[in-house]
Amino acid sequence: MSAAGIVVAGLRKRYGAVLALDGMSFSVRPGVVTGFVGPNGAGKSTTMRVILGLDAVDEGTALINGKPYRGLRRPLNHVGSLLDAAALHPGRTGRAHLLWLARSQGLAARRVDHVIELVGLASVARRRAGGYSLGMRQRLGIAAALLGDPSVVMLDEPFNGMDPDGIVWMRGFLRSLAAQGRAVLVSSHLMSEMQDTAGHLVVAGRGRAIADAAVADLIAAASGDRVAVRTPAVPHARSVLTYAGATVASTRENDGITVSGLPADRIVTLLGRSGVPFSEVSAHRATLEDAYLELTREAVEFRAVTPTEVSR
Ligand SMILES: Nc1ncnc2c1ncn2[C@@H]1O[C@H](COP(=O)(O)OP(=O)(O)OP(=O)(O)O)[C@@H](O)[C@H]1O
Repeated sequence: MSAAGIVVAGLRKRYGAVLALDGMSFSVRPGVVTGFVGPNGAGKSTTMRVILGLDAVDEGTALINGKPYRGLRRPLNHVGSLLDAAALHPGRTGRAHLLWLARSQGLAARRVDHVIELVGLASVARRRAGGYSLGMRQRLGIAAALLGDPSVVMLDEPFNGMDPDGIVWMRGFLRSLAAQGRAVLVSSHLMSEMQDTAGHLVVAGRGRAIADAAVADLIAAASGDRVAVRTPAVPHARSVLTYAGATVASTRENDGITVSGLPADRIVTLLGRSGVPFSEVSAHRATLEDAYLELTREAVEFRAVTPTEVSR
């Protein structure tokens, strides 16, 4: 396997009584946005801090481009990260903040204006960062992460505080970073953003990766093979489809059935060929949120009791 990107293997970390990481393992490949999701307390931020060498682990390894963070020569040319967008000097302008970072980290100052352009902050770069909105701080944090032109980018909750225009920009921006061949790890609680942005998803739960798969595969698995059919001739449709090997279930509507075992296009062909009228044949498509809720049902640290549980 190629060493490029991030590889974490068997991370274990205990804070007193809390086992924050319990065998966390996954890899983040170049060229793909990998979403890092999971309930509160699942261990996402701890994992990111461990990858950056900010936290020590009890067991396991975290490698960036094949080396632990501390073993990287010029680490900021390998990995750029944004863990906390609030961490900046409020009295400095955005540009001065980046210049200060570049100088103190030994990075080329000529990159500063380039990254300001990249994140769309040119018009406000000479304003004090203390007056920036959270969305602008996120952009400034991402500019800082890109100063060293790293091949690995790691962002904790970058959609936080972004307005709708900012969210659209962020989705495209993350995808473009991956398209340039970078390995991109992005944590988020927003499944709709992950569905549109990430190609791959690592789902954390109770300190380990409980799923590690392509977003398309997770959605396909949660969608099942159910197809909804609406027809005024339910008995006829039922016999045609059952004969072809499908399993047919009734729905609450008189003119509806749910079919499994046959793809939607085959159902359309079979019904058409047999002269069965129908007004709708649609494959059920789950959202990433459906898939996520199913996967994490057992791993949620704090869960509200439902009204039926209260009344018991
Ligand atoms: N410095 C610390 N001291 C004590 N416990 C900690 C510390 N950092 C994290 N933890 C605990 O470790 C567990 C994992 O926390 P972590 O912040 O990594 O989760 P997370 O997945 O990032 O959560 P969130 O989605 O809320 O950001 C939690 O139970 C948390 O309370």
